[in-house]
Amino acid sequence: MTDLIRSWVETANDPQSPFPLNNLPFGVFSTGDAPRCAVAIGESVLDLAALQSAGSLPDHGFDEPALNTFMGKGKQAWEDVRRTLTELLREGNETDAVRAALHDMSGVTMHLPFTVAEYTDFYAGRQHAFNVGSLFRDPENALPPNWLHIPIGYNGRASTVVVSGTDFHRPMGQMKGPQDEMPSFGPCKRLDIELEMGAVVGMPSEMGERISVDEADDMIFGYVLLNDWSARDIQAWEYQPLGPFQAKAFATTISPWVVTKAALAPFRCATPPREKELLPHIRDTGPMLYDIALSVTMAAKGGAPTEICRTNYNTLYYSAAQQLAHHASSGCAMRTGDLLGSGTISGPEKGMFGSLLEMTWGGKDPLTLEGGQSRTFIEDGDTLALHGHAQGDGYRIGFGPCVGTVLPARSGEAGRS
Ligand SMILES: O=C(O)/C=C/C(=O)CC(=O)CC(=O)O
Ligand SMILES: [Ca+2]
Ligand SMILES: [Mg+2]
Repeated sequence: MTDLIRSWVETANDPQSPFPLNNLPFGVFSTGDAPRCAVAIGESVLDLAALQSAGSLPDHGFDEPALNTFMGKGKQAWEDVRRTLTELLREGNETDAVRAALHDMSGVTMHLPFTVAEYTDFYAGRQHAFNVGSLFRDPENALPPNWLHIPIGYNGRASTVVVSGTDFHRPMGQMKGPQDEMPSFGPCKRLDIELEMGAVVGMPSEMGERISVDEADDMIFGYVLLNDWSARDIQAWEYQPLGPFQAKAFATTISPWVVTKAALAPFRCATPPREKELLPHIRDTGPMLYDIALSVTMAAKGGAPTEICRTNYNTLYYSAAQQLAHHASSGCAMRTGDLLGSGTISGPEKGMFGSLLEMTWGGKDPLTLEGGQSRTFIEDGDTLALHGHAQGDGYRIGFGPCVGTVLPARSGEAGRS
């Protein structure tokens, strides 16, 4: 395990800081002016557009309002920039020019860090797949027969991926309960979260080109926290036979900082033993999951947050590299800025489940929040937050917040005016 790399930015040396020099996650920020690229360091953001125009960094489009140009440059460019920034910020190397490019994090606005090309959501949590199969279908055959052979996924919507802190209205939709004669259209009543990690594709692949698991791993630029907000009543009615559609198309929240694969390298770990041997195109070639502690908090309007889940990214059955290799296996082109949701990360025990559907077992077993309010699903005004970090020896690699507050449904007549 590597040690803390000390920085002249003092707040980066605090063992509790999510953003020590070992991390250097990339994001997009503004201070009332044009959004541009940055890295987080301690309690500051470092303006990479300023360093680029001063000639301290090559032109990788850091003056643009998205990381896509830099992400598309590939592994060598990512490594070179990381090495340069590490030296510029290392203890003893302070300069006026770099100090002038620092902004206090509390005073900046964070934006979506990259333009999301396409969004695919997988289903790699064995316990989640088992739980949802039990609740939605048949407890006797909860795990679908294909599940141990391929990373199952569906194509989601890039258009409604938002950065942490973006509030949204409760979705409207069509639903039909088992006792109802006819479906009805109205505000979702079973609004839920899904605790996931998102893998961000940096290097693209061509249509018709197949990629190995190792090549797929090299294409991944980094990881974010991801909340795949889900409308369970809409989902239960619409999802067969083609999968989730409107139930997951209204909002997907990601954390503002993309944590690079390089920062996470000391925390790599293996997928669990294979229950069925995988076919060669997605077979494991090395440790490609990560030991990342994850938790979820829920707060009623004006109330204190209550921790409702604690789990780890290392409980997944498939890595993002396996999912990406599988995604391209038919000849599907992958693009810079593609976002791959891991699937809901539910650990093997209660208290480790990554959705309210599972925590409350279909709404039968309510949770009690700080202050005494009880919840099955999300109510208007509730704030849900995902948290994640990898714990090193005397430092941690954090992701920043992944938060959203649910506003009341816009339940009037449809129409733009
Ligand atoms: O089993 C189902 O019918 C659906 C489960 C999900 O909610 C799909 C999903 O978003 C995948 C995941 O996050 O693991
Ligand atoms: Ca999901
Ligand atoms: Mg340019």
